[in-house]
Amino acid sequence: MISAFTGQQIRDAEQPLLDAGEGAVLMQRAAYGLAQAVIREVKKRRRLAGASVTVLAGKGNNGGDGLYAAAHLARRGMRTTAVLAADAVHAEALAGFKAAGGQVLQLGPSNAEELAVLCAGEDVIIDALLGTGARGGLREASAELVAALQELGPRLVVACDVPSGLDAGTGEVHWPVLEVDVTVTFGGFKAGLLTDPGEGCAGRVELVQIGIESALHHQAPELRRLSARDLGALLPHPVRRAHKYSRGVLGIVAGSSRFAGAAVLSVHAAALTGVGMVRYLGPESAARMVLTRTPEALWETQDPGRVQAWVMGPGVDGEEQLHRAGAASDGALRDGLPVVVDAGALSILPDRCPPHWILTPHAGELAALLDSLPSTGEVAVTRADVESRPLHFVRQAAQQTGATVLLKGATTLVASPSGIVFSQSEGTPWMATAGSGDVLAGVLGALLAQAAEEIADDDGAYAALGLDPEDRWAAVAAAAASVHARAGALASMDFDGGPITASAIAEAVPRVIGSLSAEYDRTRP
Ligand SMILES: NC(=O)C1=CN([C@@H]2O[C@H](COP(=O)(O)OP(=O)(O)OC[C@H]3O[C@@H](n4cnc5c(N)ncnc54)[C@H](O)[C@@H]3O)[C@@H](O)[C@H]2O)[C@@H](O)CC1
Ligand SMILES: Nc1ncnc2c1ncn2[C@@H]1O[C@H](COP(=O)(O)OP(=O)(O)O)[C@@H](O)[C@H]1O
Ligand SMILES: [K+]
Repeated sequence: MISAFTGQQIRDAEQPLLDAGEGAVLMQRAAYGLAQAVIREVKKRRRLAGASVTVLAGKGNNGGDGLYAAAHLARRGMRTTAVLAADAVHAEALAGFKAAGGQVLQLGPSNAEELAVLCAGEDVIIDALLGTGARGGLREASAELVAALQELGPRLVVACDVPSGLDAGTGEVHWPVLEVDVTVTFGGFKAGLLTDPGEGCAGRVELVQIGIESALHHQAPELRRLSARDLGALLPHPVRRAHKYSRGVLGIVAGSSRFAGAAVLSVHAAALTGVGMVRYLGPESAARMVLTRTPEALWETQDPGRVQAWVMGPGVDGEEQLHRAGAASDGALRDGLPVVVDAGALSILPDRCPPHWILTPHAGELAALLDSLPSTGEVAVTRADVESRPLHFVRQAAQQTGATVLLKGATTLVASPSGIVFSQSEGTPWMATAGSGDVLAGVLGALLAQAAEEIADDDGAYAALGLDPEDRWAAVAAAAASVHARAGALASMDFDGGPITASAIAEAVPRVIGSLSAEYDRTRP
């Protein structure tokens, strides 16, 4: 599992080493790691000797890292320039940079545009304006320079620790921000690099160890991300004595005469995620289509038999289906069953949900949900609010509803009511297509129906993540988001990175589960 931290947590972990006079050593390690990453990137594109690099250096230690890194690059034969964004920058680092033969330019009130043009012609830019010590975004000439440079389109940008203007703890972004190709981050992942909008500016993130990692183990991560290995351990491993009832039965209330496709997609996706059986509840017109695509499913016209989990909401519209969802929801509350509440069913939540209920809104639905809660306050939350502060709002929704909340997006966040948050981002923008969310609901429902025993097992794979039982539901939801995203990426790769349908995402799910499990079995000690 990848753990990510706030800027303050990273600084707290650094503090004992700074107190012991090790600050310069930490900075040298960071700078060396940054320089190595720049060298790797440049070499992918051209010969290193003679390539040009400009470091944009701010007044703090982030600028210091950038200047020391540029000094390394000068010694490797690159043509190096530093644009100083403050009158006083890190003095030793600047001296080191000059001694290595670097050229220095001063950013002032009147030369931002001119310097932007110069930077745009460089082979690589290092963004070392602001790091974890930033308060707010770039100001004045620095903001002007970055806005102009972004407009011109630099060839290659590498961020030092974080893209400047990004809040390291929350991922909230103060524009302008230079969109970077690679972020080289030090000591530990910053939470702001694993949640949008920050993740969308950060490019590929590389972690450089600087010697504070053991101190970080004592901190509770701000964000967690499941790795392929974690998924391999968490995903169901059917045993020889399994039968269809022991493998998990999932009830699905989805679709309507108007939105029958949502039922087809969620049922089919659930079946492809390896659940023992799917019981479908909905109108005959939708049921016919469901059974045509997935003859394995059962259409329940009366009270359904026992299930281990429910999905309710995809494509649900109108009195009749809302009534079925309401009845299923009452039964699930009574029996303590896990439930995926999606789309149409988000409007019929009980006053307080348990953590094993997983709400799956996109940003617009989350804004509407928060507005419907009595405790949210006077000012309406909009979709744009959620998009600019997803981490804040997903946590708020989980706390206020009591449910686990999965907020869909390019990066999907899952918050447990306790405050623990997972972030997964393995998909492709081609997944922003109608029906993609219905597939996710089916995948998640199927994993919930299969995970019940494993979640309760204190020696099981979920407990091994170090999570309290109430937070393990968030891990199942994160696993589902990751499987869904990986399936989308894999389906797109089948077409050389081309477009995909929601159906294609579902069809790729068995291959994702198969390869994750096989890789896990192959490398297990
Ligand atoms: N603490 C350490 O020993 C280490 C720190 N490291 C680097 O140091 C960085 C943190 O350094 P700092 O704490 O100096 O912080 P920054 O380098 O982020 O800079 C903060 C400085 O800029 C000013 N400032 C804050 N917000 C501003 C804004 N919006 N516009 C203009 N100026 C602003 C502050 O007054 C402060 O002087 C990390 O991101 C990392 O790159 C690494 O070298 C590893 C070791
Ligand atoms: N830009 C993107 N990159 C990757 N995945 C995305 C992107 N946009 C949306 N997704 C994913 O696609 C799915 C869309 O779900 P949703 O908005 O409910 O669509 P629908 O209601 O049409 O099914 C979610 O799982 C979401 O995480
Ligand atoms: K930076």
